[in-house]
Amino acid sequence: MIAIGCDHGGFALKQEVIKYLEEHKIEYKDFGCYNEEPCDYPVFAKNVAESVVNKESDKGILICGTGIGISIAANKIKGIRAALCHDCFSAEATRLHNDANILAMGARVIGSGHAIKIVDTFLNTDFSGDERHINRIKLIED
Ligand SMILES: O=C(CO)[C@H](O)[C@H](O)[C@H](O)COP(=O)(O)O
Repeated sequence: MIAIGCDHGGFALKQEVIKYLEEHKIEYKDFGCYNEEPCDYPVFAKNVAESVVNKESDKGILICGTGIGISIAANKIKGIRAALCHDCFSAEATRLHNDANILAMGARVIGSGHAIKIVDTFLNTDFSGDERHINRIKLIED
């Protein structure tokens, strides 16, 4: 299960990502927002992050204008490792090295074609499981 959320700045891109998830038969839960009326990204970051931490969802995707505010907010929730990625190299690296559990993106920064490739990379890359990375993640948690 993928938890997905956005603010008004990320709404249009969220709909594109949902299209990708549906085409790939990936189960998701849409935490909103549901239109382009101005709203507050921390609300959606919290709801998606809690769904991941509570293990209702395996991973999360958060989108705002830049991806910055929504990733800052998500990373306040213990157990969340939200990674702001605007390229596939980073999306792959953050899964391999950081076992990131939320992907954040900025809809005002990248186009939807590129964003979908980033989502695809993030969802299809497993954590490496290397001891050095496990140790570093534990240090973050501590
Ligand atoms: O948090 C952000 C900036 O880091 C996001 O990009 C928001 O989507 C943005 O701040 C929203 O801005 P707006 O002027 O209220 O549309």
